[in-house]
Parts: sequence; structure tokens; C-alpha cells
Amino acid sequence: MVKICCIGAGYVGGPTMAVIALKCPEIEVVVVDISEPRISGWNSDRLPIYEPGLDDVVKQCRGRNLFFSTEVHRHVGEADIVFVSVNTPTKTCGLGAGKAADLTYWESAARMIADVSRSDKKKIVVEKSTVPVKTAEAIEKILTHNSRGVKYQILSNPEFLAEGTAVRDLFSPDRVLIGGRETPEGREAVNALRNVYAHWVPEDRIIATNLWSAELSKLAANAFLAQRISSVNAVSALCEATGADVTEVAHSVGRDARIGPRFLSASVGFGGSCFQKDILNLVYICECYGLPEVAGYWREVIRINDYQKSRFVNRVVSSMFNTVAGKKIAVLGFAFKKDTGDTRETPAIDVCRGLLGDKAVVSIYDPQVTEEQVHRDLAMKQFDWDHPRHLQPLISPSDLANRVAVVHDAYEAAREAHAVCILTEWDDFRNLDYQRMFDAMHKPAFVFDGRNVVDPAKLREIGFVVYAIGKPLDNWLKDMPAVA
Ligand SMILES: NC(=O)c1ccc[n+]([C@@H]2O[C@H](COP(=O)([O-])OP(=O)(O)OC[C@H]3O[C@@H](n4cnc5c(N)ncnc54)[C@H](O)[C@@H]3O)[C@@H](O)[C@H]2O)c1
Ligand SMILES: O=c1ccn([C@@H]2O[C@H](COP(=O)(O)OP(=O)(O)O[C@H]3O[C@H](CO)[C@@H](O)[C@H](O)[C@H]3O)[C@@H](O)[C@H]2O)c(=O)[nH]1
Repeated sequence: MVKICCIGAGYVGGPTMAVIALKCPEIEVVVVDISEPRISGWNSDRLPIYEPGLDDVVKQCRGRNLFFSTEVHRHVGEADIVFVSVNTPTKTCGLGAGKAADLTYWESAARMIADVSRSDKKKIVVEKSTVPVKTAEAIEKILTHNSRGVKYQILSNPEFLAEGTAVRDLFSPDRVLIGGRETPEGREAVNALRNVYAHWVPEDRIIATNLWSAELSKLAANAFLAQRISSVNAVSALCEATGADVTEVAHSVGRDARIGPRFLSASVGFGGSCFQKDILNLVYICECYGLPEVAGYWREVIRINDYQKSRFVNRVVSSMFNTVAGKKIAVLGFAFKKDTGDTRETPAIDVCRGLLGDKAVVSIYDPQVTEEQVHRDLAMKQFDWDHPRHLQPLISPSDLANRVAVVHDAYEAAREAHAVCILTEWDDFRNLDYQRMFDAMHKPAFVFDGRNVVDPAKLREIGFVVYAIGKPLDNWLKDMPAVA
């Protein structure tokens, strides 16, 4: 029986391995992690991550050919194929701080693989984490310099799933990318991994490339996706200035088959653990290779994203007579997108910090994010690479307790509030009883829709002053221009 072990039971390792186990019943799959709570979560009825459809997949194969364990060494030692799916965050200090990928977790995982693999069999090590180009070479060096007779092949097999649709993406991926060495042993390893995916992915969707193309394709794909969002967000600012409607513009642009309709929704800004981190990583790599113009091109994608968040905060403050001091603001949605509880790099953190910096009192409701998580996020120090200063106020724990409430429904958040800010596009927010909210709010009552989920005309009929990203402005807002 082929044995697969995945190091890292996170948003990628957990769902990816669960789907492999489901589709390949004859393969034993063990997901290991150093985090005891994470592993007990995976072994319980309440999985550590919220992902539609995942419970069902895990229930079908857990205990059959899918296992979650903290016995990292044993399972890595026994495996034929080891996936490495550990975090690769942005470095916060030292060389490349604020840009380069921090490969500490990666390197320790690689060294551990070398330490615990002792037989003379072949072992395939698969990069699942998103890593800088040429990381495979570094890993290869660590493994071969410490090998105890084991013959290693390194593959790059980046993951393209998006959170909230992970199971669907894994069941039916646009492509599976496998990079390997262009040697007979390398090709053999590529084929071994191809055979795993071929259980359910059509052959023509499995792409084999050299190692560096696979590593770079992942960073490039995320940069292209984020660039589309920054493009439409840049257009949204122009729409507000001219009276055009960004939804109409995006629809017309996206109907061109060469452009396509997806990833053209204007928003308060993109978030998530990947886009910013991976673009920064790309920027750093370009700088290291002496390509400052290319680095500058991609850096602008992040600058526009920061501008969009800062523009949103300024709209809120300027519309409300240039001060939100002491005013209660209801924040609907804290996760970085709908259908996930993940808050990593969510634009809600920057927006809430901006509002708190202007002395607002915020009341937050998100169906999947806990109070503990919100408090941790708002208190956390972020690396301040080029973030506008006013979005980086330091929030003391007492300030947090006094001025941030996390509540259990949208109506509670809006009660006696001056404004509602919609920061995540949860479906439920489309169908709230906005009349009920209006009746319970101070007047004038404002809605700032950072995700274009509400119908501004309907809300204006109720009596709200409405701002929606990239939509024609109310006269009220025209009279109170916001400078980003
Ligand atoms: N989140 C996504 O949607 C997504 C999608 C595609 C690619 N990626 C990439 O995949 C990688 C993992 O992302 P994630 O979101 O799953 O991260 P995560 O933080 O959810 O999970 C990583 C896990 O690795 C564990 N870990 C770290 N070092 C370890 C070690 N030495 N031994 C055992 N376990 C260890 C951590 O405890 C953690 O549970 C990153 O490189 C990310 O960029 C993420
Ligand atoms: O038209 C759009 C589409 C997305 N977003 C925002 O962009 C962010 C990222 O969304 P999405 O890409 O759907 O989620 P992720 O889980 O971050 O997935 C991205 O990052 C993953 C990690 O690398 C990749 O695997 C995926 O292919 C890639 O889509 C979120 O804040 C979204 O709200 C917009 O503002 N407008």
C-alpha cells in the first residue's frame, strides 16, 4: 500500500489530503501537525476549519484510510510520498523583512524529513506550500546533504484551491501542476504523483513542467488574480468620480472573451493569507534578480489594495461630518470572504483599525468569526510595509475591550449605531431587514457597502445615506469628498 504523509494540517493540508483519501481508497493518507489542538480538531466532530462540504468528505474516510496525528516523525519516516504544506508567511524581521517568504517552518520540516527517513528506499517530497522560485533546490540540498541512503526526488505541486470553495476546487480543479527534475528519476516521480491525481482528475488537466516553472506559476497566478481585483478597484474610484457604475463597467469589460467575467468584483480590497504575501514574495524575488521595474509593477497591485481600504475608511469618516469619535459603527462581516471563518489579512482588520484610530466604537458581527479571534486580530502587530500610517494605530487592550464589541447578530450590531459597514459578502447580508435596522439606528443613518451586496436604491427609499463601492454617489457624499 502506498503511504502518503502530509506535514501541516491547515487550510491546504487538511482538505487536500481528505480528498486524496476519498478518491484513492487504496492509499493510506496521514496528516501530521505539531499543533495538538489542530489535530484533535481534525479527529473530532468540529473540524478546525470551516469549509462547505468538508465534514462529509472527512467523515467518509477518517479512520478508513485517512488519519490525523501528532506522531510526525513516525509517519514521515514510513511514507513513500511526503507532502509539505506548512506555513510560509512573510518575514517580519531581518533580511527581506516585509517582503520575503519566511521559510523557517519549511526548512525545519525538510530537516526533520532527513532526520527520520532511514531506509534505502526512494522518497518523494512534494512542495505543496507556496514557496519562492528555486526553493526546491534548497530543499534538495538539505535532504541530499543529510541523506541516510534515502534517494529523494523533489516535486513542486502548488495548490490552487480557494477558501470557501476548497472541496469543489479539489474535486474539479482547473489544473493540477506538477514540476519535477527533467531526469529519468524526476520523470518517474512526476508520474507517481500524476497517478495519484489521475484517480479523479482528467489527464489533460494534469500539467507537468520543470520545477522552476511550477514554483513560479503559483506566484504568477496569484499575482494575476490580485491584479484583476486591483484593476477593477482602481476603476471603482474613477466610477465614483464620474457617475459610472463599476458593476456595469465590469460586466461590459468581462463580456470580452479575452478578459472573462471572473475576479472583477470591486470590493473594499482583497484579503486572505495568500495574495499579499505571494505578491510581496514575487516583488522580493524580482528585486533579488535585479529587476526593479518588474518588482515595481507588482508592488502597485498592493498599493492600490491599500488605497482602496484607506479610501473606504475616509469615505466613512468624511461622510459622517469628518468625525466618528464616540459613534457606534456596526461592522457586518470580518472574515476575508464569505463561507470561511478565516480572518488572515482580512480588509476588515485595516478598516476597523482605521475607524478605531478615529475613535469610533465598533460592533462586529460575523457568522463564523469568534470574539477571541477578532480581538487577537485587532491587537496583533502587522508588518507595516507601506501601509498608510492612519491605518496602523496601536490599539491597547483596554481600548479594545471598551471600544470593540463582537455580537451574535446583525440587528444587535446595528442597534443605536450611526452607520453600518458591510465588509464581507455573506449571502445573509443581502436579505437582512434593513428597515428594522434603520428604525433602531441614530439618524442620519448610513450604510457603507464594501462588497456591493445591498441594493442602494432600496436602502435610500428606507432613508439611509448609502455609499457602495464604485456606484454613483448620493448628493450627501458628493458634498463631502474623501481624499485617500
Ligand atoms: N490557505 C489557502 O487557501 C492556500 C491555498 C493554496 C496554497 N496555500 C499555501 O499553502 C501553505 C499552507 O497554507 P495553510 O493556509 O494551510 O496554512 P496553515 O497555517 O493553515 O497550516 C499550516 C500548518 O503547518 C503546521 N506546521 C508548521 N510547521 C510544521 C512542522 N515543522 N511540522 C508539522 N507541522 C507544521 C502548522 O502548525 C499549521 O497547522 C502556505 O504556503 C500557503 O501559502 C494556501
Ligand atoms: O472579484 C473578486 C474576487 C475576490 N475578491 C477578494 O479577493 C480575496 C481572495 O479571494 P479568493 O481568491 O477567492 O480566495 P483565496 O482563498 O485567497 O484564494 C486565492 O489564494 C489561494 C492561495 O494561494 C489560491 O490557491 C487561490 O487560487 C486564489 O484564488 C478575498 O478577500 C475576496 O473577497 C475581490 O475583492 N473581488
